[in-house]
Order: sequence, then structure tokens, then C-alpha cells
Amino acid sequence: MRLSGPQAGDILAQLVRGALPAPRQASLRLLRAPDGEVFDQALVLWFPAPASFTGEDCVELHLHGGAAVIDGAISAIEDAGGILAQAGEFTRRAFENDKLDLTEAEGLADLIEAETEGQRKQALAQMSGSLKLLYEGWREALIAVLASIEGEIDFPDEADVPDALSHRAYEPVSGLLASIEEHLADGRRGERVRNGFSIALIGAPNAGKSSLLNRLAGREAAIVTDIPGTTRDIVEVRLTMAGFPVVISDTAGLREAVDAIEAEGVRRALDRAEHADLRIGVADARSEAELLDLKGRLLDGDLLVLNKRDLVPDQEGGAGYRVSASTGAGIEALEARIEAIVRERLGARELPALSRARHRRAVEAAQSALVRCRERLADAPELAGEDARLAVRALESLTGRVDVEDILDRVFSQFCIGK
Ligand SMILES: Nc1nc2c(ncn2[C@@H]2O[C@H](COP(=O)(O)OP(=O)(O)OP(=O)(O)O)[C@@H](O)[C@H]2O)c(=O)[nH]1
Ligand SMILES: [K+]
Ligand SMILES: [Mg+2]
Repeated sequence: MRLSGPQAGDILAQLVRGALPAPRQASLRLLRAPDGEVFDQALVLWFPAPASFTGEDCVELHLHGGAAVIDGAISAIEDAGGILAQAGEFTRRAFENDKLDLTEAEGLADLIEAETEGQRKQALAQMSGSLKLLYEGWREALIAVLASIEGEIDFPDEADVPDALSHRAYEPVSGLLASIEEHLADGRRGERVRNGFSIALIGAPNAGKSSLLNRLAGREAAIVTDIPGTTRDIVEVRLTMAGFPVVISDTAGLREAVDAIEAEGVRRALDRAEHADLRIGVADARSEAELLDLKGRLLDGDLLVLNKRDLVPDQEGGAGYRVSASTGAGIEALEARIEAIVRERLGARELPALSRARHRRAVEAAQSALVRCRERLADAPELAGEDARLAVRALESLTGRVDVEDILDRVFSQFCIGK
């Protein structure tokens, strides 16, 4: 249990009925309720401000975590003047005391949620300031540009050639734009690491999509029967591949639906296929028609699977992965290919990854302001300056430098209580 705030030390003194322990050193104490009754014996730590997580006076109680002990602790602390924290309140106080910026706070939230190695690495880098460094670096460069534009407006030098400003500011603005564009054009890598790389299985009824899903999942996630049109709802399976989260969706077989339920299933299948990061088209290896139909539905980079190879004589070459979902033949090669694709699209690059839609929106706002700024440098320096200021503001909303109350509420409400 953690306490933070100016009264934290007083409350600890009441709980231990005596002097505070030495700062930042664990000390074993009896903890007492207001009536003097001992409710636990615990290690306690005292972190005087500002060297604490929140930047305020902080206390940690390492309690024996049973429900009765926790209840006793809460009521003893409340009697001594403490109140329960809101979700994310500790991190929010740390943010308000400049212990971390908004991207680092988001990194902390992601680290708590991380389920795969790839997610953990990305969250840890972000929590340690990778995005903050990048965005703050851009902001500083931009403020220098802004200063030179404003200098030009305030003290126009008659002797200067008319386009001196556009020459001086053009290059740094263009350089910044190039970095911003590179950051944006990463195929939504960071957002995929956070939310999962999505794969849709599509194909004709009875091609064996659900059987293949079950094979890849290693469990009977979807119903398999020999009746075409078995799957209607989308069945999702979450897996870890190459250290990244992957969501595989099994979908309804594509055909002229026989009833309204199946029609809705087909609509959902097509919608899921459209929004997936990767489509795997599954055809019965015996059906030329299914193969042709899939070729019209798959995009560059998608995978084609010819299933039920146990039912056809062995063939060399030809398009696609020849597998048998029933016997497992050929599945390893298919899995290896999927892993390679996931690794290639989600694996680490030099620039830290933009990990949330919030970041993308703000970076895009900075980008379009800078494009306008560059266009106006030559003819309208006042307007160019205003655009540069808008771009600075967009970057500042990313790190939480400017007041963005609604963004703060949203970010910190995602934490659990006590974090
Ligand atoms: N012999 C053989 N049969 C298979 C194979 N894969 C699937 N089947 C059979 O084909 C039938 C249809 O399999 P499903 O996995 O339900 O096919 P589906 O594409 O999900 O079908 P819908 O959900 O109806 O669109 C079942 O009877 C499976 O047992 C395979 O590799 N070999
Ligand atoms: K079926
Ligand atoms: Mg199915």
C-alpha cells in the first residue's frame, strides 16, 4: 500500500506510534489502529519529497495482503486523515510534479498491461523517455526556427535580400518534416505492437478455415463440421508470435448466403478481411474455382493456403502453402512464414514507434502546420510564424506540456487505482 502527499509522514508516524524510519530504508514495524490495536507487522519505507515516485512525501507499507489486513490498514489510514486514490492518481501526481511526461506515463501504463516481449520492450523504451526525447528534440528545433521567423518579422533588415528568411528557415523546416514523415510512415508498427497484429482467415465454406484456426491455436477454438456455413460469428484467437501479440480471426465462408444470419456473417467476414493487417486465403486444394476467387480477394503480401492436401496426390510447385489442417502437414512452414511477416512488420527500427492513435493525430497536426509554414515562408512570414507556433503546440500536447485536461483525464483513467 502506498501513500502520497504532505500528510503521508504524519500518517506513518501514527501507524507506527513513533519516529519515522530513516529515508529510503526498509524498517520492520508494528502497525496500529487508532484504538492502539496492532493490525499487522510490516516493512515500511519513508520517501520524503522530492525523491519519490510522485515527487511528494511518500510511504510504502509492505503488508500481509489478506482482506482483513487491508481493511484494517485502510480504516486506520482514513482515521489518520488519508483518502483513497483515484485510478492513475499516483502517476498523475508524478506527471504534475515533472517526474515524467505524458508519453512516459503512457509507457508505464503499457508496461503494466504488457503481455508479450515485444510489448514489454516498446513500453519500457517509451517509459524511459524514447518518445519524449524525440518529440522534445523536434520542439526545440522548431522553437529555434520560430525565433528566426519572428526575428525577421520584428526587425526586417532593409539591406537583406528579400528571401533571406525563406532561405534560412526552409532547410530546418524541411528536415523536421522529413523526420516527422518517417515517424508517421512506419506502417502503424507501434500501435500494432500495443493492440496486436490482426490476421483474417477467409475463403469458401468448408475450405477448412476453422480447422486451420484450431491448428494454429493448438486448441478447439472454433466449431468444425462438414456442413458448409458452420461459422457465422467471427472467432478470435490471441497468440504470441515472434514475441508480438497476434489476433487471428476465423470468419464465415464466402458465398451467396442462404439466410439472414449467414448473410450477416459474410458481411462481417468481408469487413474483418478489409481491416486486417494480413489476410490468409484458404482454399480446398481440389478446387480451381476457390483458388481463382481468392486471387481476386487477396492483396500483395497476403498468403494463400491450399488445404486438404491429404486428399490430393503430391504436387511440386504451384501457388500458395499446401497444408492439411487435419493431419498438420505443411503447418510448420506456414507458421514460420507468418512469424517472419510479423517480425518484419513489427520488429524494432531506429526511430521509436508511435504507439497510440493520440500520438498519430498530434504528429499529423504538427506535420500539416509545418507544410503550411514552409509554403508561406517566402511571402507571408507572419502566417508562417503562426503555423510554426501551431506545430509547437501540437508537439507540446504530445508530451503534456500544454494544458490538455481532457487528454490527461483519458490517459490517467486507464490506470488502475493505486498506480
Ligand atoms: N481431409 C481433410 N479434411 C479437412 C481438412 N481440413 C478441414 N477438413 C474437413 O472439412 C470440413 C470443413 O472444415 P471447417 O474447418 O469447418 O471448414 P470452414 O472453412 O471453417 O467452413 P465454414 O465455417 O462452413 O465456412 C470438416 O469436415 C473438416 O473436418 C484437411 O486438411 N483434410
Ligand atoms: K464447415
Ligand atoms: Mg468455419
